Amino acid sequence: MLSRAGTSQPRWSLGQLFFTFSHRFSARLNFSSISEVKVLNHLDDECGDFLPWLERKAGVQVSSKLYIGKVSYGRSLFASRDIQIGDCILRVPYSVQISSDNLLPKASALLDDQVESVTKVAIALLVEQKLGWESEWAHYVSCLPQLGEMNSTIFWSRSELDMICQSFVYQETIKQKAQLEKDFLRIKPALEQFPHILRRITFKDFIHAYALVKSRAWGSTKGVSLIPFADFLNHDGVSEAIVLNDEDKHVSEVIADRNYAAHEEVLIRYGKFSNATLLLDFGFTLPYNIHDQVKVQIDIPHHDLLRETKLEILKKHYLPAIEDDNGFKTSWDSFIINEVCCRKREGCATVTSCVCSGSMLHFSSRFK
Ligand SMILES: C[S@@+](CC[C@H](N)C(=O)[O-])C[C@H]1O[C@@H](n2cnc3c(N)ncnc32)[C@H](O)[C@@H]1O
Repeated sequence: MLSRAGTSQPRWSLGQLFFTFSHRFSARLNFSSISEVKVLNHLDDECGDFLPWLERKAGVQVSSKLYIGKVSYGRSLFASRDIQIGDCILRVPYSVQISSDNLLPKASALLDDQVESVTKVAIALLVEQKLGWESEWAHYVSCLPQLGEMNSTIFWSRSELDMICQSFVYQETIKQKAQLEKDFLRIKPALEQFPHILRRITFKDFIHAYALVKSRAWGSTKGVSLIPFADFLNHDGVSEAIVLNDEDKHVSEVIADRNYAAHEEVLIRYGKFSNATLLLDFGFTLPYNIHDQVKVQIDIPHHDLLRETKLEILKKHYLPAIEDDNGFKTSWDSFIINEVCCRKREGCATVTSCVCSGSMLHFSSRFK
């Protein structure tokens, strides 16, 4: 999920993977370098009436500065004219956002407390998808990526996943899939109460809706919300622009963090996400990701004669668990390396610095 949106008022409101890959795999894996992205840039005909529709629904102007276009990785927002740093480029009222409040009250009552917010919004979206053109959200739903266009790792085939089986992303993907299967069984009885809308709902339908929400909803005080139009913005890890929530005015907005010339692609930062998180939740990675990090799990085999001593040292040096933007948690047998990679614009130097705590270095030297 995208980070919790920031507040426009002073109140709160939202590894690099090293593996080889086949030709097919490289097509599936969306390696993205903002400077190398192919901007198709033409107006997106299929979504041409999307903004006027949203503004009619909201009863206010949402943006006079952006239009929907296409890049090699789907839809994107472009400057319709010159934008100055500090300009508000879009403002989406809460009334045209989709949250768990949009769930049919009868369906909501049937879902227990264990059903997480993302799943509830996914069900609300599923209902709208199944209603087709009868849905009041049809203009929005029809512009969302289809199942075959989703690249988050839960959609990878067995053989594709095998290629990353040594990684944290692999473990998380397997965990996420198992959890989704459980969630689907948990919510199915509630869905079956609405056979006229949700007939023949499959697990694939469910994970499609779930992945859409996970890759394009922001956290807020009331859980998570899909923010139509803002969710066509793509990610740049170094951008300072984020989605802000104004809880008094009940709007989400984005302020430009730099000047843009007309027809330039406008990017924001979803969060300070590592490549592992980007791949897991969004289906792409960045080649030079300043927020990249790797979780290293220390596996001490049972036959290791020094097992007890090593366990003792690990526990002694264990740092309190902290959860970051990536949801990475340390535990006594793991640590996180933040890797900062950047390529100088002039010349071709690559600066890589690994930052890890003294105790972690101590571990690695002891375990050599
Ligand atoms: C919030 S949506 C952005 C709009 C999306 N491109 C579309 O076509 O609707 C997030 C998705 O956009 C794509 N995306 C966003 N930023 C990207 C980037 N820098 N490189 C590659 N894909 C990106 C990924 O597929 C991601 O899951």
